[in-house]
Amino acid sequence: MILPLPSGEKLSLRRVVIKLGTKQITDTRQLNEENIERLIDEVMRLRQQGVQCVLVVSGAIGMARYAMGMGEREFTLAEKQALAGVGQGLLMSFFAEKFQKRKTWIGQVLLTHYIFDNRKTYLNARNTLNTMLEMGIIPVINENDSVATDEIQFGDNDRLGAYVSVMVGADLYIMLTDIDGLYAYFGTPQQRLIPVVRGIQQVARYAQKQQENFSRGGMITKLQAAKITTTAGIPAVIANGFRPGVLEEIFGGLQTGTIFLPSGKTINYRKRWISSKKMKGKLVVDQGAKQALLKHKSLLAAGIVAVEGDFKEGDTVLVVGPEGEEIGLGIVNYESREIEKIKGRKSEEIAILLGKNKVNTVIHCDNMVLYGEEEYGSYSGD
Ligand SMILES: Nc1ncnc2c1ncn2[C@@H]1O[C@H](COP(=O)(O)OP(=O)(O)O)[C@@H](O)[C@H]1O
Ligand SMILES: N[C@@H](CCC(=O)OP(=O)(O)O)C(=O)O
Repeated sequence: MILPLPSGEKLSLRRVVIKLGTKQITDTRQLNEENIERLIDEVMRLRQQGVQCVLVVSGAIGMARYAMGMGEREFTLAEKQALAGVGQGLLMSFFAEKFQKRKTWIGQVLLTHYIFDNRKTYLNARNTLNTMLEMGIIPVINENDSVATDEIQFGDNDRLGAYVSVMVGADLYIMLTDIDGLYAYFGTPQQRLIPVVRGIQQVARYAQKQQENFSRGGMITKLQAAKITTTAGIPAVIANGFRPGVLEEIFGGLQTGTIFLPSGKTINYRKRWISSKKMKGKLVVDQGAKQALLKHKSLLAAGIVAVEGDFKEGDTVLVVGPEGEEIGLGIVNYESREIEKIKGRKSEEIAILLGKNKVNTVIHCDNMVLYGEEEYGSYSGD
């Protein structure tokens, strides 16, 4: 299937990730069964046209509130984790029954940040998803809320879906929600839909957080999600899942929702993994180091001016320039306390300062993902 993009390019669609927000499933007082049936029919039609679909389905907590008749009251985190355990089972049996009627199997995959941080579990999860798709099974993904503590939590499925899109090498990431897309001046008489976004920075100010208790993302996390996928070369769409025919409109190239276009570049598998790891800290670099990084050189201690956070060797950190501008993400060869000691110093001094010999790159260029600057990479190899 070929999708004409507003940029004039044509996108070949073999694999897509579609995220259904909590509000697609329930408002906690009723189940949106008719709408879900319609969306499932649209997914089935995509599959008939040869498009592999991965679903990211929110709503475990909302489903439990609906089923247990708990309505709108506030819950603690521990209570929400308990409710997720109830709702996830209900959610899956609900979807399994709908898909089985259409002679299609779905497979539950519950993920947390921990799975993405660790290269072994990341590759395992990726293999499982790829195998399911090859077997014609539709993966239905949610966060494993019942076990996710702050440390390993995504907290919203917008970003989880984005990381899954990067993991499975999707051609497009679609976030279906209860609104037509991203609005400028949302909630004012001047509000207007933004059809195409070419740089998240220009629209970030329009996003507002969602206040509701059971639907966690709001527009802020949808924009963060779009940044994750577009950095990896994957366009993202926010569209209204209550609009009949919405998937057909998107796949037919008709203007609906908001589409976020990537810089036109894509990144190799290893760098995709790096961009999926949780950031554990921050390095501020000087102008010279910034220029070197943008030319795909490694980061040396001499160019580092400040360290934030407490991180270990092998963790992922955000690298920012002198004005706080985000340059990219990288895996560090030193822990934060070591970088404190060697920042601004020449590589030859490291052994004396730390009392041991280590590689002289703080971040090797192969372990660095630059925002919007990456070269086309091959999709082969890990
Ligand atoms: N700039 C904006 N444009 C559109 N919607 C916005 C904007 N800022 C905040 N929102 C809110 O984001 C909501 C969608 O996010 P959310 O409630 O998390 O949905 P979902 O459960 O589908 O993920 C909309 O209903 C709207 O109230
Ligand atoms: N994982 C949670 C959903 C959290 C979430 O991101 O919700 P939403 O903003 O509606 O996509 C659940 O299943 O209840």
